[in-house]
Amino acid sequence: MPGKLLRAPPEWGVEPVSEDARILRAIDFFFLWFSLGVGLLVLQAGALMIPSLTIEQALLISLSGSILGSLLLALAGSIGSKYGVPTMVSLRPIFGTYGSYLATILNFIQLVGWTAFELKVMSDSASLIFGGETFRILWLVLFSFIVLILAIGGPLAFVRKWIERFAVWLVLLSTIWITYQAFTSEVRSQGTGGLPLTLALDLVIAMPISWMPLVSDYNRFSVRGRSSFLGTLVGYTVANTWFYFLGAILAAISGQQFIAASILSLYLGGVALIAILVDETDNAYADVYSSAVSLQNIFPKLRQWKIIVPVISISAVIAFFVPLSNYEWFLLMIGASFIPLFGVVISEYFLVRRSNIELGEFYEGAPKLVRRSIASWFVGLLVYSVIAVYFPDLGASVPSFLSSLLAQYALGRWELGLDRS
Ligand SMILES: O=c1cc[nH]c(=O)[nH]1
Repeated sequence: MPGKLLRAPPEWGVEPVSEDARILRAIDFFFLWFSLGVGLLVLQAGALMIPSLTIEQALLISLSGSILGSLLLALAGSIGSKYGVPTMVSLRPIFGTYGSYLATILNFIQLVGWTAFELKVMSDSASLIFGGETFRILWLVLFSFIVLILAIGGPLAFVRKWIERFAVWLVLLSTIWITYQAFTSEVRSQGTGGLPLTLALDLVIAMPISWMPLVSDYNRFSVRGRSSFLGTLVGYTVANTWFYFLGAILAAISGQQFIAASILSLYLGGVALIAILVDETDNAYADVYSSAVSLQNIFPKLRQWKIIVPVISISAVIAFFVPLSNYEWFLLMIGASFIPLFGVVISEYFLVRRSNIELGEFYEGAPKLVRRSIASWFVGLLVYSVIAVYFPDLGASVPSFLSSLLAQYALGRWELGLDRS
């Protein structure tokens, strides 16, 4: 139709991304994952380490948890980059189609949760700057609308037009300003104890792990199989370390629980906070977009906007009613579900199958259900739960990851051995 003003962007669903859309290079992934790694919710998570840890302990944990978690994130993303498939589809050869549906449902729930927390932290922070409690609902509606526009634009426009041209530079400038002030202020908290280092590590690792079920939804647009790995690893490690540590320092100098209030107490803090809020929208975008891509793993014909609109609406309602104090619990639940899941993925893909999967195994050749993978996932879940309940001081992330990885390796080798005999 001539004169059609609004043209819908192309929609990439469950099929492999075509060659002409595989345009993102390592530097694009650096910007993308740096931008997704920064945010108010990351600062807020960093603040949870204070007052229990000292600043030196907070730095050590932020750095080690970020390196470890980002390495797993980049590894998981390299599967999507190689085959051009989104994350939930990348699970089909490993868990079977029905197994991947189970992961999809869990991921969908976490993404509605993330969208709600993102909308909440943005509207609460904005109402601190302008309008107070009475304006909170207006801010909530405005941010929901901005996220809707971004989500309808699709992932390529989002990376190339929104992040690289605009959002990341704003947030970089404001974060340098906040960091300068934080480092030149007096730290009041000296570490009261009460949070074991291993548990703090769980809190840091949970953040990159929470992106693992989304990673290939973006990394499938990679020019080459390997170009996403380095950009993702470096971009996310830098951002996650910086923001967890900065969140801890801000809490230690201000003594405030809500991170936006800490930023506002700094000189020109309001301006810096506005810049961070602009960049925060990209996290909510990613949550909403991936909720649609994930659900298409089960309902491939469902148009993305039909998922995006209800997800934003439901999340906005949750954001209005649910307090931010549920955030720590939410982070630990994500760790419990997805750390063992990706222990299985890494083990099966890199160790058992040695990166050797045919493209058809993601589609018509996919098994229905791979029982050994579900069993290994369950082993890791059990280990996480037992440690979290009975031995919390041990920290559950690393033991849970290793137990599902080893279980999958042992069961996989055993089955391959049986196949050969
Ligand atoms: O918004 C966010 C933040 C961290 N991880 C997510 O998956 N989404």
